[in-house]
Amino acid sequence: MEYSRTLTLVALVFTLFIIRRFFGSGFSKMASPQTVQHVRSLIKDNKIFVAAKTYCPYCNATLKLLFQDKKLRKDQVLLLQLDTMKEGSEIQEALTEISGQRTVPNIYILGEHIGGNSDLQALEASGKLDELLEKALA
Ligand SMILES: N[C@@H](CCC(=O)N[C@@H](CS)C(=O)NCC(=O)O)C(=O)O
Repeated sequence: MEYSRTLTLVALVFTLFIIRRFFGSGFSKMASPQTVQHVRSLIKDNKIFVAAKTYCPYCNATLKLLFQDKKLRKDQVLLLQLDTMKEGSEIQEALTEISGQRTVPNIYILGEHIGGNSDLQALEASGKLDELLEKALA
């Protein structure tokens, strides 16, 4: 009797662990259609769009490339620091729905999804970033 009660308890704790491990923080609520539409408009209406988080090293590498190396001005880029915004996580959900990419930075140039920092750096290494930025800022 004692044994089976212990076994039930262990099974319960294990089940809770599995639920938490696989669904706990991974559960993401869908963004509302209005937010998805709003984010689509931001991407369309801004030649360079970057969603980032202030503590993210990949984001900081992207911002360094754009603002320091490429000398873009702040007003030439729509930069959303999602962790400083009340609606930041919903915007991140919307971006995931739109681009299939959950991580930040999430970069668009002229409405085209570039990807994350590694994709932007690869574009720079291939010599194609300057051309794209020139087109965007023309
Ligand atoms: N390979 C990606 C790595 C990006 C990445 O891992 N970003 C982290 C933050 S530093 C992230 O988005 N984590 C999930 C989250 O913050 O929701 C890139 O080059 O952009």
